[in-house]
Amino acid sequence: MAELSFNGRVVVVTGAGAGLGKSYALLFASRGASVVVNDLGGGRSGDGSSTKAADAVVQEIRSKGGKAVPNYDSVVDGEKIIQTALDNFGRVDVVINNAGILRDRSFARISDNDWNLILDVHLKGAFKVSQAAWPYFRKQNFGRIIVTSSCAGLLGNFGQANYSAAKMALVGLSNTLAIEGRKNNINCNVLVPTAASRLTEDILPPDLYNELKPELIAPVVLWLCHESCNETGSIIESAAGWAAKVQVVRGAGSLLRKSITDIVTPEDVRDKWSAVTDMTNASSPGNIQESTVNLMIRLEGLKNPSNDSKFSEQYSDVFTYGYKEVILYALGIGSSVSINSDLKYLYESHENFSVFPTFGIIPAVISVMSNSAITNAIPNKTFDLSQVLHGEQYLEVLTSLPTEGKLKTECNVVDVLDKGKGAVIIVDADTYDENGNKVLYNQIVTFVVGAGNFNGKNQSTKIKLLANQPSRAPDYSFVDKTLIDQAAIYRLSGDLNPLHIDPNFSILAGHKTPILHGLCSLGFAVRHVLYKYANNNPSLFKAVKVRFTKPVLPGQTLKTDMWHENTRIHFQTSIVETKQTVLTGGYVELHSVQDSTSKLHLNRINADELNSNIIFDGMQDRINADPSLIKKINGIFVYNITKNNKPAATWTADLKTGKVYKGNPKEGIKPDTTLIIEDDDMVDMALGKLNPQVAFLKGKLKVKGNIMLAQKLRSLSMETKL
Ligand SMILES: CCCCCCC[C@@H](O)CC(=O)SCCNC(=O)CCNC(=O)[C@H](O)C(C)(C)COP(=O)(O)OP(=O)(O)OC[C@H]1O[C@@H](n2cnc3c(N)ncnc32)[C@H](O)[C@@H]1OP(=O)(O)O
Repeated sequence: MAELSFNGRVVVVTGAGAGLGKSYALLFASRGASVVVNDLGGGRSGDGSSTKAADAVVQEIRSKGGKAVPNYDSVVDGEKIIQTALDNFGRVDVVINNAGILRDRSFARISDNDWNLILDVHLKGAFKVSQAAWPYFRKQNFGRIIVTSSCAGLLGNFGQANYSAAKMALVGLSNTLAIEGRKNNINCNVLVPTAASRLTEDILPPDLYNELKPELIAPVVLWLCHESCNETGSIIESAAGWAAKVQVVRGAGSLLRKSITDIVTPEDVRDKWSAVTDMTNASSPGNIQESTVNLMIRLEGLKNPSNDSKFSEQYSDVFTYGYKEVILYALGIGSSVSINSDLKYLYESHENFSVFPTFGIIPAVISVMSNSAITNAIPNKTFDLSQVLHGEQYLEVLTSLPTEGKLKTECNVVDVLDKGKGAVIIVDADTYDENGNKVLYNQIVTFVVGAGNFNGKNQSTKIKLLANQPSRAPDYSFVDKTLIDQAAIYRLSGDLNPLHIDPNFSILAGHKTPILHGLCSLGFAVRHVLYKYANNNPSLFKAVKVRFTKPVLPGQTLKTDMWHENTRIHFQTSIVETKQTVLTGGYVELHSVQDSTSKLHLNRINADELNSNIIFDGMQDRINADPSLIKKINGIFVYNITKNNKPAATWTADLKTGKVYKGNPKEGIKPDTTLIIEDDDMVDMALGKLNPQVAFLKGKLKVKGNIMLAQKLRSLSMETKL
């Protein structure tokens, strides 16, 4: 690999007359940088001044053929130091805030002067020099800043209250500069060196002091300042040829009250103290947003005690359900009374009241979310709900579920995969009924964003495989619009993750708006498959597998493409509005296929929708419809089509029977003129691929595509049949 070069770069090193600063200056110069060697030349307490120290270093650099100029200003006059760089070299690329002095006193004896001087040199000095360079960094879209902290700041040290305060303040300064500089390629890091220098010569034991050569730390600084290093906002500790990243960590903590309406008493704090201070699952919030997410998760848990986000105790392995849970779930996945055959999932007194088969995922998910083995599954990493995305799902229904019952689920992490940008956790969940019979098998695959790179394996033999879809065009497609409130309904079935409802939380988790539950989209797709290939009969369902490839937003329209291969129906689902594929590699395994090709269902039509969304243009036969002519008469939609501005025909959709006729109900419907809509054409028209057109075939009125319906399919659910 090429040597790290600083040719053409201009580096300002403060306090470069001796010790670490000198070491940095020499190494930068040896790698081609032009160096401003700043040193006030004072004593280690900040008294006096001299040009000697800086001059000597400049001399040494020049004698080796390097480029350097001295500067003798105090760091609190930062602009003068930067001006020296500009005057001599025309630019500035790197600022190393290294200058420092000591005024060690026990806390009781620190004078105002001791305090101010230390804060001035360390903190204000770093502020002034860095701020003077900042506009140049921004303009050239490059800059590197190092601030120098100390273990005395991170950990405290007797007799150094002023110095410790300044050193820790520098960490805060660096953290924020890293954030503000990010968009201009300005990196800022904290160095925590332990080196032999005049600040440490009488503090460190002699044996150790001799090993702590500044030259062993300077390479760390050079790397952090190189254009190829992306590290920013970090604290790097280095000494004696060793370096490590240091982080501020936070324990998992504990709620101090049970609900949002409770107050917190000192006794509550006392009683929870061991949990508050338990650092077993400590993690480092990467930024203030992550930290806030954690708080919001806690708050969410308080608002609804059944929703403690860290998948807490409130979730349970035992799942008791009745008709309300069954119906709520069906509503959550878009079952509708507008589809006659869906009524059995929605009405507890229906003669065939049934559980929609994918309801069988719910006990497993609730159990998995409560299982700490899963939240602790990734070695040395903890994560929170904002990182968790549902990745894949497999469900096998071994015995159809009754409409009420009590189920017990056992779940196990069977593999954890390292995918670099994320970790994949594979969990098997077996669900048993009250007699101990296994009724469901689920495999839940979770993608944990940002939790990879733990040197784990990349593939698993235990994961249920996705299917390869046939390469031919789909045999059938079903278009279905989700409600804007879809996630709000679905979550009530048990997955109360705020990602799906809370706009602030979703932004913090990296999404512009709340996203739909993967399992909700899965429910939609399985519904589509059952309508077409199982006559909507839940007992024909055996298993489903799918991958969630992209998030879906509530309100988007889903199109499920299906391929029939024996008892396996392959499917893939995309978003009509964006054309993005969201469910891939999917299949539903059926006990047997019942291809239902005899009915036309129109769902969720209403007059307002019809009136507001119809746009006709570019049609072959210049057939136009006037939306204002759409009327609802006796529960039946009637719409007129005009040709060349003259009434051409009246079409009628009877939502009860799902039939569409030519004719006005007032004048009497003529059933012999049934409108026929070809499945494929309908879908194509819904997607805007095909211009609506009317065709008369084989002597009887057969309409290939209906203008109104085609246009409306953008926002309607429908099942089309010959
Ligand atoms: C304990 C909790 C229990 C579970 C409960 C879940 C709680 C719910 O509230 C959460 C939800 O419902 S979230 C909503 C549904 N899910 C989604 O919207 C996720 C959509 N998928 C994505 O965005 C991307 O696939 C994404 C971001 C996941 C990955 O995309 P990329 O980063 O672009 O990854 P890519 O480069 O394509 O692939 C990298 C490697 O990862 C594998 N992979 C990709 N997508 C995966 C997925 N969905 N599931 C599993 N593995 C996946 C790839 O195969 C690849 O691996 P390899 O390099 O070995 O080929």
